Amino acid sequence: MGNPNIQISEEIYNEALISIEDMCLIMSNKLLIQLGLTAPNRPMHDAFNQELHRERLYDLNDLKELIQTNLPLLNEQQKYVFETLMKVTNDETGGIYFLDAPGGTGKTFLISLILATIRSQNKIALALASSGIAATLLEGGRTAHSALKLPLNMHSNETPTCNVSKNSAMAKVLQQCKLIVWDECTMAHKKSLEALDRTLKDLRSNNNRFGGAMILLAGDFRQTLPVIPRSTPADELNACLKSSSLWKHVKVLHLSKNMRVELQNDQSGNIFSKQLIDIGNGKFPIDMLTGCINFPLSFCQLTRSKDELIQKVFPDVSQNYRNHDWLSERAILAAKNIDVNELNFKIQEQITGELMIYKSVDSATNQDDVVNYPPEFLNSLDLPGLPPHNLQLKVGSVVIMLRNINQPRLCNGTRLAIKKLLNNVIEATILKGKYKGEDVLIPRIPMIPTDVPFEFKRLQFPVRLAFAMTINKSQGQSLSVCGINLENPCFSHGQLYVACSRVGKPSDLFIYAPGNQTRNIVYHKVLQ
Ligand SMILES: Nc1ncnc2c1ncn2[C@@H]1O[C@H](COP(=O)(O)OP(=O)(O)OP(=O)(O)O)[C@@H](O)[C@H]1O
Repeated sequence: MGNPNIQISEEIYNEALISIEDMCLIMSNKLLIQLGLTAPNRPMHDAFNQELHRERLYDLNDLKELIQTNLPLLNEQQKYVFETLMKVTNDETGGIYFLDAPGGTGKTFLISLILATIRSQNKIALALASSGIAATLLEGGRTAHSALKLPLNMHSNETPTCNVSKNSAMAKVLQQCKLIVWDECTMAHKKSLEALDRTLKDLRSNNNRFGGAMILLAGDFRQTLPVIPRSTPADELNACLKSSSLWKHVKVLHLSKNMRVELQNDQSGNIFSKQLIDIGNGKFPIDMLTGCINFPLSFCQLTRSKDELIQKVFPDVSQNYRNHDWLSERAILAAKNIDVNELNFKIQEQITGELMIYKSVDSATNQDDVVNYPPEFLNSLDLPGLPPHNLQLKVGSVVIMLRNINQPRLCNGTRLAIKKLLNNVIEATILKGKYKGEDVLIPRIPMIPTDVPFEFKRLQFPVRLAFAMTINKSQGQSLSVCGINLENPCFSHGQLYVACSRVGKPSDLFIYAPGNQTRNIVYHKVLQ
């Protein structure tokens, strides 16, 4: 594409259209013709069969090599889980399992091995995850929402189903797959699992649970639960998987040996991982007077101010920001957007270079609403998961993607460093993961938030500054240096545990908490 002398033949033009259409199918399950664009020349059947083809595309030699290397490494617990799950998968009796695995116990390691073993037998194993970041950690992983076409308004729909029609390619995948893995399932709304159950029964013409398919859920209930806008703890508990009528059929398997610590052979890591589990289980001693926990000195490095926190996590940022390895390994977390925005603003200020301002175009989607919600009002809304109306960026700044625009490369949660700020496109370099170092172009896209009582559209680059990010957004990201600003304390189950467990040892964790105290919210009911 970089060659200006290339002769665009009809064949190349058609190939380009096919590539663009393949991307549209991944992003929106729509053909170019359905989007009002020129269609490539290929049989329709061929286009939709990509889904099935994609699930069979794995290189057998790579799979066998992974199995040969990793299978002998399994510890006793991992081996038991592996053998149990492989047996039920091979017996094809179906069932629903939950792999209860705190961070570092080898959940990803084990699931990757299970996926590879099934795929190496030329069978289909579908890898889903509740978040974009978790999806990128599994080979062939994708978000449950996009793969299953789950409805967006899950909480207001009594009996949702997946928008997968019986003759679509995804239906074929769901009919034929031997195993469906759903990672970070604790973040999923119970209704999404119920939707999968209904859809599988229908697609597989089988009235057994999940249409007789084998389902493996994985996650850690100490982490955050599904986010329900303006909710109470009771709403969160009610939305979580454990409240589903399907949960009583779940068989639980455990991993508890922290392999990350085991491999490092570092005593401080060992104590740290025990302290983390205590925070996650709500067992950290609470000060009876304040209802808060105090951080012991052995747990983290406490700072006296927010500026000191910035200084510790991003030392000499005005020089170091050019080093992407340095930048990718650090972030400051906070519970609320207001704290995150302030930190981002302060850190970006320290970077030299011109500030580019991108204003979004906001409009009500329903004609009747246009008079009630003028653009100025829509511009003033700063909603989680939506980029700001007034997006201010500099070259070198860190941003986070807010939408899956090209999975697995560019998904909700991918962190990038800005390379070029042009009027209609942003060029940025991926900071972490398999595609680290790749340059990508980010366009403006229309985004419709789901948690406002009326519908409006914001046309903006789907990014936010991310030197600092919210704790909920950080779930699934691992860091080498992590700061936590607890000026506004955590307000929901699991947030403190998620924030502290981004790193593996106390020397990498910096915390600013007024009075060195904070609230640790744990819903014990969800851990029973
Ligand atoms: N049996 C094993 N032998 C060798 N290395 C292992 C084994 N199990 C896990 N590991 C390694 O331990 C580290 C942690 O494992 P993994 O990332 O799978 O944990 P996890 O439970 O998914 O953690 P998190 O949820 O924090 O990402 C990885 O580097 C992984 O390769």
